[in-house]
Amino acid sequence: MSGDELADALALADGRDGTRGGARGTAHGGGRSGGHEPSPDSRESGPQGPHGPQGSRDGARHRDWPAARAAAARAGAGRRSEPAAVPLEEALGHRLAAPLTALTDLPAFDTSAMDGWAVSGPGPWEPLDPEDGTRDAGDTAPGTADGTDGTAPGTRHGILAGDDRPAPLPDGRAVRIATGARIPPGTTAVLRSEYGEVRDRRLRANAAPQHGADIRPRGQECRAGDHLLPGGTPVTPAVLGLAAAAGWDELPVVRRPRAEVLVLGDELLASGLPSGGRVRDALGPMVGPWLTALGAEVTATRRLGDDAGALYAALGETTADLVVTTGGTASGPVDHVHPALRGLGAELLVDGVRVRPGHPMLLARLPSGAHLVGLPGNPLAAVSGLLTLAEPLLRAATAAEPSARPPAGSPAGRDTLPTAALLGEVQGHPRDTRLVPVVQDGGGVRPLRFSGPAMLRGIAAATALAVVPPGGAATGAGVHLLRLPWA
Ligand SMILES: Nc1nc2c(c(=O)[nH]1)N[C@H]1C(S)=C(S)[C@@H](COP(=O)(O)OP(=O)(O)OC[C@H]3O[C@@H](n4cnc5c(N)ncnc54)[C@H](O)[C@@H]3O)O[C@H]1N2
Ligand code: MOO
Repeated sequence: MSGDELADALALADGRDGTRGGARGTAHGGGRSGGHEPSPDSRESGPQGPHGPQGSRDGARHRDWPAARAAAARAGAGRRSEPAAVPLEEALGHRLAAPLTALTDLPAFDTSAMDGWAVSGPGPWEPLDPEDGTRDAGDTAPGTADGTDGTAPGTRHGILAGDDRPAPLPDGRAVRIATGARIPPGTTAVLRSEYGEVRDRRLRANAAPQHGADIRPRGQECRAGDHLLPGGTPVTPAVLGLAAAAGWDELPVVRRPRAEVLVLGDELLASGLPSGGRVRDALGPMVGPWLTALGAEVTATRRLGDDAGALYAALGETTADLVVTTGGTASGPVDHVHPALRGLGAELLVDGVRVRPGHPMLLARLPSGAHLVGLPGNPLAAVSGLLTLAEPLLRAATAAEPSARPPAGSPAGRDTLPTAALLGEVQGHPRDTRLVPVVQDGGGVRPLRFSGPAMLRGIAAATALAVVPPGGAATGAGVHLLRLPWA
């Protein structure tokens, strides 16, 4: 037994404890799921599976589901790129390699929250600008903006955002101030322009402002050194804005792995209605965006038909970190994935998984070092492969801290999956894990109809896939959930 196999056996033991406890099914007969009559398709992944209770000829080389996820996580951890500092404008979509700390207090200085007057002490107040109240606040008299007429600097327009170090405000005085401007020392409050009026060289408030009113104190949002976001956070537009406000020019990020999608199958149509025995390609439009949601940078989605040579060439030439194929994983006459991998001398890390749907899924390492996830062609089986193999691989590859890598020889990639109570019984497979589309409903999850391997109708309405252990799960049983990235 190799180190990896031993690790997987340990992970499997953990998975049994973690994913299967208390969820033994009491379902008998009928293949009922969520209280609905099963469709013929859902029986394919029902209690007998397509090969009956004895399992498939491939069963021996197939991995248990937790062990397959652990192997994928290890593969991803091995390809985590070193953190790199990139300019803000290039950081979008990557993950923070370290916690985002504030490089400054925010606000960096006491700031006016409103346009109005900075006032000192109780009113009425005498404006610093002798002409305040004799003209509109926004008036700018040409030639006087710099205060060269003898008025104190900053008094004609008041204090503007961007002005540095305004002079102290003496008790009983007021000065016009703009939103975002620095508060002069001695200020006790900001009086909004609509709350005050200057008459006879006196500023009067129609209601006395409370001490500190409309002043944003320095450090209100954060102090320099505060942790704003944890490492591993995806860099979104809002994160870019926060990072800029907090003083960052470059961000340390773990770059997204580059992924390429190869869609296999001569029967696939890129547009229009199914016709002449051909069907629409449902995976081309789905897999790339799904990988993006899982943290990959998808460089291309290519349809290769059932051309063995084109597949061989594409795998040999790829510059991606991760190649994801769809279809062609089984042993039909035009299922070219295994032969291409053999021909290239690729290493099969996972060759089939004891999971329904999707058991022919596979994970390999190409001679170039790229990983390949082979998704089965049945569309829900492909989703199962995405969440069983691609998700743990990408999560580990984009983890913020190397310490998050599963150490070799340990129960690697052990999941900490959320759990929820099933609001309907789900019949299990005798030996395989089932992944069943469910929708959150109050505190529980309701199994959805149309969950056959060839169907997307259930998953398109789902918020998660429930992990149903071998044997099934009764109503009320707690099951683990694989959340969908957008739910
Ligand atoms: N003798 C056996 N036959 C099959 C087994 C088996 O164990 N023994 N497993 C079945 C299961 S389960 C699955 S899943 C599929 C996996 O097969 P492939 O990965 O080789 O997929 P294909 O044969 O290429 O296609 C299967 C099915 O899916 C449709 N498909 C493929 N790609 C797409 C796409 N992009 N969009 C929409 N539909 C797609 C394809 O037309 C087929 O109907 O093998 C079973 N057979
Ligand atoms: O049932 Mo297959 O497992 O559709 O992948």
